[in-house]
Amino acid sequence: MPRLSEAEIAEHLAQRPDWSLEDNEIVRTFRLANFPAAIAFVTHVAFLAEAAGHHPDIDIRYNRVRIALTTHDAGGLTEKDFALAAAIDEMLG
Ligand SMILES: C[C@H](O)[C@H](O)[C@H]1CNC2=NC(N)=NC(=O)C2=N1
Repeated sequence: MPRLSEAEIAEHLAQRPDWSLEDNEIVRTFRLANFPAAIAFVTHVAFLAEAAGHHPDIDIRYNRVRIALTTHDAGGLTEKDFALAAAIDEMLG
């Protein structure tokens, strides 16, 4: 899976307004109702990730969940990252 060019990253980011670029990652922070809701959300993300064979870095702090996506094997962003970001966004409706 090839790394995306800067232009390709910019195109994808335009489709994913809730995600921001931080170095070689795309990041979104979600605020849930409380800690159990945050854990439930992460469980849903885990199933999406497992289905995709692509796994985010996840940071849970009480009711906030920070999801960071990058493709470690490629050393940067690939289509896989934006596909998983889209799946997470769609899961939320
Ligand atoms: C063998 C296995 O498919 C790879 O190690 C996958 C698993 N999940 C992964 N997830 C992420 N985020 N980056 C990877 O490079 C990656 N590689």
